[in-house]
Formats: sequence, C-alpha cells, structure tokens
Amino acid sequence: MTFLAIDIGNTRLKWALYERGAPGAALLAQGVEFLEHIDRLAESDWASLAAPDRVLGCVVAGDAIKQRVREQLDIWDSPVSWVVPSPAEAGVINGYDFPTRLGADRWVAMIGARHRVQRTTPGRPMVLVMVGTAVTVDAIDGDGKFLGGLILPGHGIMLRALESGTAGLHVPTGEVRTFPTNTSDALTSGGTYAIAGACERMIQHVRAHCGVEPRCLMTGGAGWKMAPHMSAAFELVDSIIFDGLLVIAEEREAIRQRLAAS
Ligand SMILES: Nc1ncnc2c1ncn2[C@@H]1O[C@H](COP(=O)(O)OP(=O)(O)O)[C@@H](O)[C@H]1O
Ligand SMILES: CC(C)(COP(=O)(O)O)[C@@H](O)C(=O)NCCC(=O)O
Ligand SMILES: [K+]
Repeated sequence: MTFLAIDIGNTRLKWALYERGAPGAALLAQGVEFLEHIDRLAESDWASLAAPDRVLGCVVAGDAIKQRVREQLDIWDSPVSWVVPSPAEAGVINGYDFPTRLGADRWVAMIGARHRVQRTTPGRPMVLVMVGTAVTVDAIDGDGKFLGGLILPGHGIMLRALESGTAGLHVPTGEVRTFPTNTSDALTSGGTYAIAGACERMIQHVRAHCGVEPRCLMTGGAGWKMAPHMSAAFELVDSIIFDGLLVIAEEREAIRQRLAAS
C-alpha cells in the first residue's frame, strides 16, 4: 500500500512517497518543486514512480494551485484526499474559533509534532514553529489541545515589504549579527530576531499557562536559517508535515477498516 504525501505551501510543493501510510514507514522517494514549476511534475519527478495506492495532501496555496496539482495527479488512478482541519483528529483538539479556517499545514504539522512528543515525552506541552513563506508559532498543551498561534511574515516577505516601503533599503542579503553595523546585516538580523522574539514570547505564554517547560520543535524550508539563532533549544525536524500526514492516513485507514468490518 504505497502512500504519497503532498504538502503545498505558498512557495513550494513538497512530496514524499512511502512504502505504506503509517508512521515509521520507509521513505521510497521525495522531491520539492517551486509552484511555478508544478505543471511539469507528471512528466518529470512523478513520471518514473509507480502509481501510489493512496495520496493525501495538505494545501494552503489556494484552489487554482490545487487544481493544477490535481491535473498532474491524473497520470495515476490513485484515490486522492486533502486534509481539512476538523474540531479534533488523531489526538489533537482544534482550539480555533472556526476550526476549518486554520491552515491545513498547521493542523497536519501539529498532529505530526504531537505524536513525536507523545512517543518520547508524553503529556509535555509544545511550541511548534514553521518557517516558510509565512511563519507560524503554535501552542499545544499537555492534553493535545491547540491553544492558539501566531502568524508573522517570513524572511522574504519582511524584506520585500521593507524594500517596497522605503527608498534606502535595497541591499544584498546580510549576516545575522548581535549589533549590526550596516544595512544588509541590520535587515537580516531584524527579520531573524523578530521571528526569534515571537517564539520566545510564545514559550513564555505556554510556560505560564501550562506550568511546564514546553518542548520546542521547528520545521519549514527556512528552519535551518532560524535554528542557530534561537535562545531556547529547538529540535529541527524537516519531516513534521509528512509525519502528520502518515499519522492521519493510518488513523483514517483504521476507521475505514472498522466500518467495513461492522
Ligand atoms: N534552498 C532553498 N530553496 C527554497 N527556499 C528556501 C531555500 N532555503 C531557504 N528557503 C526559504 O524557505 C522558504 C520556503 O519554505 P517552504 O517551507 O517550502 O515554504 P512554503 O511551505 O510556504 O511553500 C522560502 O520562502 C525561503 O525563504
Ligand atoms: C499561515 C499560512 C499562510 C502559512 O503558509 P505557508 O507559509 O506554509 O505557505 C497558512 O497556514 C494559511 O493560509 N493559514 C490560514 C489562516 C490561519 O491559519 O489562520
Ligand atoms: K508550509
């Protein structure tokens, strides 16, 4: 039962093919495509893959992009589903005012992260940071309840906003410095520490609310840029969204089999 997991963000599509749809399954192939190039997946990366038995995706890039990916998936007859955030799934309770309005990537990542935390430090609250096009900083308590989260601009959006709103900030990328002494370093450091500061605040909020030190996990395409500059110890786990899709796939298959047997 091979399983294709797909994560479509606002910048890139990430995919991973597993031997089966369950946590710990062997990874058979994976790839990344910028959204500009997704229309060639069927004739490039996916052309050499055998049809997966199941496909599960999460998408936050909008309906037009989703439709273009559906067309690429048409090379196979595989059943395709997309995750829609619900009030509760796979051990996570959705605290959003309107649960379906939560980003599907955040929901799936929280499920993946919760399972990782439960395996090793059960009952620990956590702070989950995703550094992609945007940055999200989400809090989950010890019972698996999503308390709420922050959304802020990612590095690229922050820089473009500053460039377009000013006359004097068109400069090359700089370095992260404690005391930046040129415009490039000031911009790069400002963005990095804005994100780091938001994470620190959320850690304080969770600590105060739960009375326990949270576990801190980080993922996303730009996570490696942020990780060295965090003051708390963050575990960088690239696969959190795929881990969440594997957990959801396994749960849904178990439910399907129970229904079929009854
Ligand atoms: N080698 C790289 N290729 C693409 N993006 C990168 C790379 N290194 C860092 N990034 C950063 O990662 C972000 C994309 O991360 P990703 O998690 O794929 O975002 P999204 O899920 O929003 O599509 C880009 O906005 C960019 O800032
Ligand atoms: C916050 C996001 C834009 C992050 O997207 P990304 O950076 O992964 O492309 C996405 O999760 C989203 O569109 N969320 C819907 C709104 C919400 O979560 O409240
Ligand atoms: K994402």
